[in-house]
Amino acid sequence: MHRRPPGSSLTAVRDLYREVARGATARPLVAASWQRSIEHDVKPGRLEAPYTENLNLDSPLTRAALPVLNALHEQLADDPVSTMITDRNGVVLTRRVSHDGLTTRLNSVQLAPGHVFSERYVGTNGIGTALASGHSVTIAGAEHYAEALRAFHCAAVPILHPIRRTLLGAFNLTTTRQESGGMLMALARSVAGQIEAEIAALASRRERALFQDYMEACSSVRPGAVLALNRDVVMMNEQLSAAVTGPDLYTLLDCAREVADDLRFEGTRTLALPSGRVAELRVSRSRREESDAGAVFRVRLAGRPQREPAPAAGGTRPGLGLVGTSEPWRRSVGDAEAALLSGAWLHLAGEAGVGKGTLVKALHRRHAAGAPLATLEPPPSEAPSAVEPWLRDLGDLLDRPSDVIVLRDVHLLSDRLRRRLRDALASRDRSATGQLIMTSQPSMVAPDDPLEDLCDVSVEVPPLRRRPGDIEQLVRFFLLKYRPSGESSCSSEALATLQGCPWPGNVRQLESVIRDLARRPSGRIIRAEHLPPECRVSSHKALTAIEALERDAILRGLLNRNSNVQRTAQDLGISRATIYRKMRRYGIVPSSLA
Ligand SMILES: Nc1ncnc2c1ncn2[C@@H]1O[C@H](COP(=O)(O)OP(=O)(O)OP(=O)(O)O)[C@@H](O)[C@H]1O
Repeated sequence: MHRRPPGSSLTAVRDLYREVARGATARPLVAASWQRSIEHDVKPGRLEAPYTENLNLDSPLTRAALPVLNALHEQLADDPVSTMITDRNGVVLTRRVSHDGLTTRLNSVQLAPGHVFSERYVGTNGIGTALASGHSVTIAGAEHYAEALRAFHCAAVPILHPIRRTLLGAFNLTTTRQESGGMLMALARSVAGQIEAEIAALASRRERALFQDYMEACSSVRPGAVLALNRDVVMMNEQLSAAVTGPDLYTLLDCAREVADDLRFEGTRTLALPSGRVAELRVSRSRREESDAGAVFRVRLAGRPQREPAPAAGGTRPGLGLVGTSEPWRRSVGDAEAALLSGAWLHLAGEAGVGKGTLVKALHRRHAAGAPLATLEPPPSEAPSAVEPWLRDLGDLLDRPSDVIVLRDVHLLSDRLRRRLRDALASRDRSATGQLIMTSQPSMVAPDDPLEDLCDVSVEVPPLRRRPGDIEQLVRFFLLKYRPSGESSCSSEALATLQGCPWPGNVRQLESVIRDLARRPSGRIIRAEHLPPECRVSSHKALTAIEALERDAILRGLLNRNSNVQRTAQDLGISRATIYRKMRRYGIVPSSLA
């Protein structure tokens, strides 16, 4: 983990940390959180919770939580207690408080919707520490890392998906009362439990609705091949499972998932399958009680399977379905392909959104489609209760020699867990073990990383800014994908702007920009002035998701205020010095926005 050299203010914080850690009532969870806050270089004397406007209030978490919060709010009446829901990144999604004094105090410390209260920005606090540790926590008064928060007492409980057990966010109670620690936590746990139960009830209603629509489609007069899915469930009838198998099935499922996620898509999607056949998917949405339960597809197949194309000598093979012909991209595809074919263990490094997952799926489809491909995310926390089952799951997956296992985002594992993993994997008999592919973000894994030695081959997937030559093809590909009628194109000026962008979110970010542009109500040609603010920055620094949100909030603010920095800073509730610092950091030049 990145550590800063000690400075005078840091020394003061360390002293304070020692006090907190050694105090008679100091708790290990709080001490560990202070340690992380120091490592994140959070300044205790300056509270800066970044702000974002784009809150997702239409998620299963918020749909389940809002009625529970509203009912609780009525009961709490004028008590100086505030209730909040955050997403998994610590962004406050919604807050309930009716006590005027408390409202003012919470606003003065930015504990309000849109602000990010992760430990990374704010240091030890109920929300951030619950999310980082995966445990319910109370953070009382001086246990807060930021001085401005030390008048508050918080109890926060992580909220997990009831089936997948992945982290969705947190429920947090904040008060200025001194005495309420145990009671506060009991209440927080009970409310979080109600929210999780409501999420489970919503999921089961959703699954029942999807099943009903699927059965209706299957029992219609001429049913044919039918598929129904949402993020948790896939159902298909016999006609489909007999007619589509192997790579064709994986491609069909990928496309169906994408369509199911695109809530606005209605109608028919035509898809070329790897075998050379064409599938036509007629989509109907499954909706109940105003919410989306998934999608049902009637599938029609046309054409005959063709023979596989012969492998090309070196470089990328045609027919992988990957867009891009630039030299760095082709080299990484070729190297990864050679590694997969030789059965080597592969470390695939690349910034977020460069296409690591897409590349693995394409290669697997082409070369190992008969073998299952399993993907394992890092454990939700490093507590033994999360790590032990995770290691067991990995062991079980590796026990199947014909499988390909993708261990995603190994940079998120602590040094300790990385060493444990290395020891566990190094002792395995490779001939009786599945093929392992690890992915990571390059700047976050040192060359002497313990896991690096385990892999036989290491391939870096280049960031999009290092292959601007691929942008034109990707734009065309995404325009066709999101406007299949093919009536959109990009002016040369807009294309040049896109080619000059830093693309910190890489192909994923380009795809999302083109998707939004393709959905514009009118206009065949995309011109430079149609491009969103994020395409008008010149910094080549890779940003985290939260930083990107912050950057976009600043860009939008500047656009609204005709590039007036002072007024934008006021709108965002940050100082002039802070906005200038952030603009420098994000490469924002206000004159380019005018
Ligand atoms: N060469 C490509 N051709 C077509 N689409 C691509 C290509 N590369 C990436 N994409 C698209 O970009 C998005 C991001 O790609 P992907 O999820 O594979 O990135 P990643 O490197 O695995 O990211 P992360 O590590 O953040 O999960 C996907 O929607 C994918 O479809």
